[in-house]
Amino acid sequence: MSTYSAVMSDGTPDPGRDHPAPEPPDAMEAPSPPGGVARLLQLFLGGDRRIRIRVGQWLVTVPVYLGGAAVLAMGATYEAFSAGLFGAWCGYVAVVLAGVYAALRSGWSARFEDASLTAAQIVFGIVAVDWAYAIVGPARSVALYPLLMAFIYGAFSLHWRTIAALTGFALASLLATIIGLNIVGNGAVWSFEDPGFRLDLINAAMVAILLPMLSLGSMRLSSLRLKLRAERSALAGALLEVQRLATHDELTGLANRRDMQHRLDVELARCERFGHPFSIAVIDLDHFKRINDAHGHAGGDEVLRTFAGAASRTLRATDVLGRWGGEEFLLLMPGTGAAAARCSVERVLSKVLALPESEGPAVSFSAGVVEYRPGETIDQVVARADEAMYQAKRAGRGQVIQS
Ligand SMILES: Nc1nc2c(ncn2[C@@H]2O[C@H](COP(=O)(O)OP(=O)(O)OP(=O)(O)O)[C@@H](O)[C@H]2O)c(=O)[nH]1
Repeated sequence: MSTYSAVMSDGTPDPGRDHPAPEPPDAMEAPSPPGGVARLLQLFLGGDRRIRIRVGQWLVTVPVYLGGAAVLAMGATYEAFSAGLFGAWCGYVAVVLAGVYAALRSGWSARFEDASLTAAQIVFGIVAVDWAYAIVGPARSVALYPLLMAFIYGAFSLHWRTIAALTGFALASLLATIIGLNIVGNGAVWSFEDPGFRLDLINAAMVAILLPMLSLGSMRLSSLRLKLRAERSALAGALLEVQRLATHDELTGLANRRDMQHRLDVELARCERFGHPFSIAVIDLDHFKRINDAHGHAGGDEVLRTFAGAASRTLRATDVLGRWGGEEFLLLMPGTGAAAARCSVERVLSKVLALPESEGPAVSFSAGVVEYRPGETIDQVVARADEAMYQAKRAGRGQVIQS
């Protein structure tokens, strides 16, 4: 009887997750070579963590089948039914156990959403229960116990719809078994006087009441689990969004002032530690007020976005352009001396000046470029770049001044 199924960490695909969580370090994959028993265990369970979990869950069903076999063996010993029937049941269970093990251990089951084959194992288990019920004779009530266990464990991994379908299958197949049993084994007496028929009726009634109740509990647990998963995924998404908002400028998508401050601090520390040069540029769009006045605030916003896109495409991947405020931008150029930095900014200026009319209103900028001098604070470097940018404005705008 299949009584154990996947829990949330069973390695089945998690629809709530965009990216699978990193797998924890694995004791079985530790570098030290495993001993004899450990090697056998590894051979049996597999090296892959997910496969090991699935095979481990399958393993829990084995004692339940063995227990069922023991009860049936007792019945066969006391000749309640033939050894042939018992042998056939054992053969079915052996084939099911071996087949499921092979499917899990080989990784073949991973192609299914229910990679632990939980639902399939429960169906096989229901068939085993019905079969045992049909052959075990007067003690047949005992055969029904594992049925309840299957549905408890199913709750940990199955969708409530699957649990509902399995409940329907379990009830229908038990009813069919009881009807068949009374036709074949009892000559279709259908009399309350008959103790066998009474027992079947009681069993059918008990299962018909208990199983749906139990399944309702399982379904509730399952829907709670799905809700929890959806909430966890929404929370992770919200966290990502908060992180993005905290470091990015909404309008242009560039790094925001806070993120630029942080990057400047990091670059300064790196420069002091390794002695790499770095330069910055303060870039201010020219006569931006006029653009706003002529094209409206939305038109001005579009110009800011166009500038950000054109500049980002022109710069090196290691350069970081951020929005410093309003129509002012700050460019961080790690590992770049003043002369090369100035060339980069002039390249951006040429690109911006050459933007086609279709990209929006024409725009230029004035920029001040400086290289970090050891011992300076970030505020001091930015102030020097600011001063150079104002020089460029005073000199007629649309130019880059290196200081
Ligand atoms: N559309 C839009 N305009 C902005 C934004 N932030 C600041 N501005 C405008 O940018 C303009 C900046 O004007 P000023 O500081 O006078 O500078 P300017 O017109 O660019 O002139 P110079 O810098 O001297 O060349 C102001 O009109 C601001 O309202 C924004 O996010 N969107």
